[in-house]
Amino acid sequence: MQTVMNLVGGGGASTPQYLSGDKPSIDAFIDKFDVFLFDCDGVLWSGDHLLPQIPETIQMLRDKNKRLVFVTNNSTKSRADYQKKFTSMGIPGISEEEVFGSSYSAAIYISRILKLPEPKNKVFVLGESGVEMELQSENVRFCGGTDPSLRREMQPSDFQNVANGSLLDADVGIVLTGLDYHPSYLKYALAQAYLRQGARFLATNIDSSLPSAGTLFPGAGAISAPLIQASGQEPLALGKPSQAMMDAIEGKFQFDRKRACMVGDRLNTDIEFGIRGGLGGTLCVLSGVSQKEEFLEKGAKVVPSAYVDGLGDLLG
Ligand SMILES: O=C(O)[C@H](O)[C@H](O)COP(=O)(O)O
Ligand SMILES: [Mg+2]
Repeated sequence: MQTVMNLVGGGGASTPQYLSGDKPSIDAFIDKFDVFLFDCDGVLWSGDHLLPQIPETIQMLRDKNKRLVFVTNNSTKSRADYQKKFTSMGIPGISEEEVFGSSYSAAIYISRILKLPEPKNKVFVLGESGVEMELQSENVRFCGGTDPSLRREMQPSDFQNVANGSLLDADVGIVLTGLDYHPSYLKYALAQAYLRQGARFLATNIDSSLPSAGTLFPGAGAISAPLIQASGQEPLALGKPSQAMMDAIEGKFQFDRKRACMVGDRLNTDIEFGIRGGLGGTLCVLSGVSQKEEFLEKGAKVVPSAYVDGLGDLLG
């Protein structure tokens, strides 16, 4: 992750404003923005556990005619999957169009920006179905991923077959990593072989950890780390804080960045994303990964404009 010196919250506040329990300040903060970009894991839910007062808070912002965009780095689900998750979690009225995930960000980067020539433009996926569905939505060919034949022990013959190329797909020109709950030595061996052949190395995101069930688990960055070590290469990450993602979101939703606020639980993805994007504000929610000490300490690298203990605190 590129280090950035002293990224202070949009609006240039050096000391972030604590909003919880302060209704007048909350209302004044909300009134500054027309658009809210919402992170998901650690802000709306922790895995399958919905955090307090989320549906009411979303409804309150809707009632104030605020535009909402759900910007998640979690690549395991597609936009359609997220639409279903919102509904199943009791958050009604969220459309697929309001979701912008890192798997979608990666898919449109590959199909609309990278645009590798046929036939060597196929993607070897180290990730879950969300990546596959978004690549499909952009007509990008792929292999690997949820292919059950790769969820097995490495056999002695596999070494030879990777080395002689018989296990490789000649059309692969890109290796794309995301959060994979089924990594295997065979998958890593194939990915490394493709990178040695000159394939591009991309990642949906490289978050080190995943907030779930109230604690932290290995994140997408922990999944790509062995491949970074083995190949000696660093992937281009297309999720937050990548500004390629911010440009794509602005392009799709057309908004004034100064009237937009990024809401997230992680400083080096969400808050950095909003600040580097020149948004009018950033709000850190302390119900996920980052702790307030990280941005209140002297010389903190990334400082949000404001913070709350939980998103529901915006109800005042
Ligand atoms: O490891 C990951 O992929 C991340 O922890 C997870 O995706 C974060 O999702 P977000 O907080 O951006 O919704
Ligand atoms: Mg998060």
